[in-house]
Amino acid sequence: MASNGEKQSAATKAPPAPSPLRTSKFCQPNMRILITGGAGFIGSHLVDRLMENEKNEVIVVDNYFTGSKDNLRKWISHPRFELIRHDVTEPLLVEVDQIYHLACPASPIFYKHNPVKFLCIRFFKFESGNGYIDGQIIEAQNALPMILLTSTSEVYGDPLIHPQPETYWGNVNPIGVRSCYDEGKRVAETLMFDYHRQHGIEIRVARIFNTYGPRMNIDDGRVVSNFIAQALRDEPLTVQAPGTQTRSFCYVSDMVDGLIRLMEGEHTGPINLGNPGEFVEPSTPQTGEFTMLELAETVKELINPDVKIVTVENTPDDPRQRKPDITKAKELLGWEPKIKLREGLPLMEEDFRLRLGVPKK
Ligand SMILES: NC(=O)c1ccc[n+]([C@@H]2O[C@H](COP(=O)([O-])OP(=O)(O)OC[C@H]3O[C@@H](n4cnc5c(N)ncnc54)[C@H](O)[C@@H]3O)[C@@H](O)[C@H]2O)c1
Ligand SMILES: O=C(O)[C@H]1O[C@H](OP(=O)(O)OP(=O)(O)OC[C@H]2O[C@@H](n3ccc(=O)[nH]c3=O)[C@H](O)[C@@H]2O)[C@H](O)[C@@H](O)[C@@H]1O
Repeated sequence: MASNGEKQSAATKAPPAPSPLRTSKFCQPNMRILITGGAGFIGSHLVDRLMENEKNEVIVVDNYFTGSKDNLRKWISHPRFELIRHDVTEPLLVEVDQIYHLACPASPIFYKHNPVKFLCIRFFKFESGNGYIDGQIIEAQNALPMILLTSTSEVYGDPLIHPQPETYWGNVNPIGVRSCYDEGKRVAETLMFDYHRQHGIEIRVARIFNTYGPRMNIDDGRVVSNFIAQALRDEPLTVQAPGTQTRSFCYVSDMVDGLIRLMEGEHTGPINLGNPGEFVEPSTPQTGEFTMLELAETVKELINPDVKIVTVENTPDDPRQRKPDITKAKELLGWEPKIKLREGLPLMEEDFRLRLGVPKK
């Protein structure tokens, strides 16, 4: 086991020097992209999209706490792809051009499991990254990697402004059971902007609103995966009380498109990425913001009309309403989601049926 001294020196050691071939006259260097948490739900879809570009080399770092190698099966042993089992709370020296930082347990049932460690993941990662982007390495390298943080709509807490624009500072309980997630991401945002101001690091901050799609963990605990798995297993859909709380759901391919546009664009953010449903014609009753009861009814109608809906106890500090204001993403990134909930749910159903071994009747 490495001693504290060894860990310290690993954290402050320079990453390997770039190969001289990268700057040679005849070499067209690839973009080398690191994705932390790339074996997870959003991360693995991001890998798929980035690997489509033959100029990209993708490195994934993941400790498989909630992610799985299975999500990256098709890329293992591809010459432009590398997978490293590693916990991001420990230092890692790599030479890359861009970092998408997704590593972090995202579902409440997982982050409430070990809140102290998980609070640390969200901000100590930057401290361990300190040796990587600070001090002599700034001197040593011309181009520092650009870092994109996947923050969250949870920074708005239980919002008192609706829908939520990026200018809203939020309403977060600092000592509650969700605080390790909400406050951790808020501190992570603070550190990103302090690194930017103090060290000139190029940063991007995405505030992601509830995203769903294939490859979510079947027993993830989040609402869309819970309802689809329950509907397929003929188990009652568990609506947590009161059921009138709202969320806006974004399909994962739209989210990945937004993340890449943010990274490639010129704006640090924070920028909301989510699906307020504004593309829906005014005559359609669907708005893009759903109560959990409405979501349960939609899943029941589309997947299993015989399934029961039950109300169960909720956990403290559950936000009562949430819907993104995406004016900034539209104007600055030319981004808006395309997939409606009723189109996305069947795509996720198909994936869950395959994984649960429940064929369509
Ligand atoms: N899905 C959403 O609705 C949503 C909303 C807002 C923000 N986000 C953020 O997006 C990111 C990805 O979320 P997701 O839904 O894909 O979750 P996920 O749980 O599927 O993915 C997280 C990945 O990070 C890995 N990981 C966790 N701790 C790690 C550690 N210490 N070292 C290395 N790897 C570690 C996990 O194994 C997993 O592969 C997270 O940062 C999450 O907070 C997600
Ligand atoms: O989008 C976000 O910013 C955040 O969204 C989620 O947090 P949350 O909105 O609480 O997501 P869920 O756990 O899916 O819960 C959504 C709603 O569904 C309800 N729910 C959940 C599970 C369930 O079985 N039934 C049910 O009614 C919850 O009470 C809550 O009101 C994710 O857990 C975070 O990773 C993410 O950062």
